[in-house]
Order: sequence, then structure tokens, then C-alpha cells
Amino acid sequence: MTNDTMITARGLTKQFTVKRATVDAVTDLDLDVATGELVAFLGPNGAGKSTSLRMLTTLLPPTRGTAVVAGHDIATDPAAVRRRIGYIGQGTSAGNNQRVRDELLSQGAFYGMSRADTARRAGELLESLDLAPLAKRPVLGLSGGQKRRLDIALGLIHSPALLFLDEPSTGLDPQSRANLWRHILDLREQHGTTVFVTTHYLDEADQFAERVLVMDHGRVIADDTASSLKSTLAGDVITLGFASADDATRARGVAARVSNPRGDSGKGAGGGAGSAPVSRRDDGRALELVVDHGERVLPVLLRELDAAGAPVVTATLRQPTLDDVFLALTGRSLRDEGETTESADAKGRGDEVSSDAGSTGASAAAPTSSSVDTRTGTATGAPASSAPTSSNPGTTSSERVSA
Ligand SMILES: Nc1ncnc2c1ncn2[C@@H]1O[C@H](COP(=O)(O)OP(=O)(O)OP(=O)(O)O)[C@@H](O)[C@H]1O
Repeated sequence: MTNDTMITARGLTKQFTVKRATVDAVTDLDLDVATGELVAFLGPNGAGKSTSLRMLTTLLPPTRGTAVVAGHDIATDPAAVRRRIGYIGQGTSAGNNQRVRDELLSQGAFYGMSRADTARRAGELLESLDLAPLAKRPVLGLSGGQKRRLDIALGLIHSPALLFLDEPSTGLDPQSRANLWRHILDLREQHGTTVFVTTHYLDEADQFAERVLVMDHGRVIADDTASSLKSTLAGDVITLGFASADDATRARGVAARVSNPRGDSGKGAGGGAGSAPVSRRDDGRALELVVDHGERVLPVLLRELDAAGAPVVTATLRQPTLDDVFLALTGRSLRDEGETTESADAKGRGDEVSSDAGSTGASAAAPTSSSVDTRTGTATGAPASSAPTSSNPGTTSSERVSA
């Protein structure tokens, strides 16, 4: 690991044992995150995002594998890792009756900071996170968005080089989400903090992250910039509407020939660039195609379909979304993924879990849920049921054109 590398993980794996059955939460995670990068970890419920974060933040010992985080080995020097990182887990850490500023001062004291340093830093963070007017308000009275901003301030009080955020905007309305992200980006700009964030929100990963890791079933299945992922995997999406199902049927052959002159086979359900058209409308009067250079293909399609007696009634061309990427990779839409029974089940039974197979002993306080005491950076093992479930509300990126 060089000075330019903030996280290196090799073969990081976590298995849980639930009622004698093995749950492969994370399998062979290899990761290199450069200093200053903003990386988004994207995936459906139960993909293994939080477990990965909890291993990297020393809250959960891996079953096997190694990681060096902020210059220190998670297994042999977890305390040093914790000193250098901030971790903001799911659910709010700020839930007591202390005033906002006092909460920050206590947090600084827990990190062993001097009073003067803590006061200075608290003042800076209150300003930069727009919390100054709320400094004397009890934490309990804050709104969800204000609490999340306070969480971030608490995670940053000791000026960590690396900030882990586990679904920071889940449950916030779109305006609060946008506001929160503005703060995260500002802080990063000002302090060069490396940010590693998990999210369900495709639009967030798309807009804000320099790099997107897509995780599914405990494995990283893609790792690139959002735009590269979209251009290499998804192409452009064209949706054509027809007056009748007969027209749509006639159009399929023409569309396949025009959009896929090479005759490539499709890649997965979403189709890669050059895939055969896929009808996604129940009434059969629409075709959705994923093609290279949609802006060039669309006019040709319109002409050819007209000539073939299958005139197009409506046409849309859109850039692919990360959901198209996920669909192409897995055959499933990330949007459609709800809280899986398995995921909800296992989390709800955290107390029945025999923790981990083959623990490295890195953390004596390995939690059975995602709850963390941010004051000490150690796990508290609060009931998992108190963690909010993510139902992906308010996702705003363009919708799939399918019914
Ligand atoms: N303490 C635990 N005991 C047993 N299984 C667990 C435990 N924590 C997580 N799991 C299981 O490990 C898998 C990965 O869970 P994890 O929470 O890491 O996923 P996630 O991608 O963060 O999901 P979410 O987006 O819902 O937070 C899931 O199958 C989950 O049920």
C-alpha cells in the first residue's frame, strides 16, 4: 500500500452461521481505493455492502482475507484504523437529549482530542454542515436530514482521512438527500477526505461517485466509473411505440437487422450493445432496444420501419442508467429488488447468529447487527430491527420505459 492508497483488501470474506446454515455474506472482496476517491458501493438488499463496510471498519472480523485501511491492518492494528477513519452506520447515532454542539464536544473528548481542538473543529463542522443555527437545540428535536448531517459531523470530528457512510440518505426526502450530498462533496473538496459510501440510490452513485462498485450476492460484479459502466455494458436505450401489436411484431425483425447488423447475440436480459430488441410492454405494442450509438440508429430505424409498413407512433432515446447496467449484469432490475426474505430474516435473527466462522479476532466487539457507537467507533450490537430498512423511496433517475 502506498500513500496514494487508502484501502487495500484481498480476498475479504465473511460467512455467518445461521441455525447451522452458512450465509456467504461477502466472498473474496478485492479492493483498491485511492486517497481522495469517492467510491459508491451499489447493490440490492442483502448484497453484502454493509458487511463489507463493517469488516473494513474493524467492526466485524473477516472469516478470511486481509485489508489495510488508512495505512493499518484491520486484523493486527484495528485501533489505529479506527483512529484514522470515520464511520457513519445505518440509523442515526444522534438520538439523545444533548444539545447539538455538546454532542460534538463529547465526541471529540471520546477521541481524546483537546478541548480547544474539539471546540475549533466543532465550530468548523457546524458551519460547514449548516448546523450552526441548531447548535443549541437538543438532538432529539432535529429533523431526519439534520440528524444525518449531525451524524456526518460526529464522524468527522477527529478529521479522519477516510469516511465510511452506510446508506447516508436512506429515508430522507429528495431535497434533504440533495442537501446532504452537497455537504459531503463540499467536505471532500475542502479536506480531500476519501469517501466510501453504500447506497441503493442509482442516481446518487451515478451523479456523485467517481467510481461505482456493483455488488450482488456477496461479490463485486463490476467496478468502474458510472459512465464507463454504462457505455460498455448498456449502450443506448431506444423505445418505440406502435399503433398495434401487429405493427410491433412486424417491426421486430426490421429493428433487429438495423440495430444489430453484426448479428451479435444479446448480453443478459438487459441486452448489451447490439442486442436483439426486447419487448417489455404487456400489450406488445412497444419495443425496447439497447444499441450502440442510439442517436445514429434511431433515424435509420424510423425510416426503415416506415418503409416496412410498421410506422413508429412514439419514440424515445435515453442514456442508460446504472439500473440497465445491473440488469445487463444480473438479468434483474435493481429497482425491482425489495428487502429479500433471506436478508430480512437473517438480520432479524441477529441474536441467533453464531457470529462468524473462522474469526481473526480483530474485534472483540463484533456486532450481530449494524449498530455502532460512533463515540468509540466500536460496535454496540443494538437490535438489528432498529435499523431502518431501505425501500428505495424517492429514486429520481430516469425510469425504465417498460411497463
Ligand atoms: N449478523 C448477521 N447474521 C447473519 N446473517 C447476516 C448478518 N448480517 C448480515 N447477514 C446476511 O449477510 C448478507 C449480506 O448482508 P448485508 O447487510 O451486508 O447486505 P447489504 O448489501 O448491506 O444489504 P442492505 O442494503 O439491506 O443493508 C445478507 O444475506 C444478510 O442477511
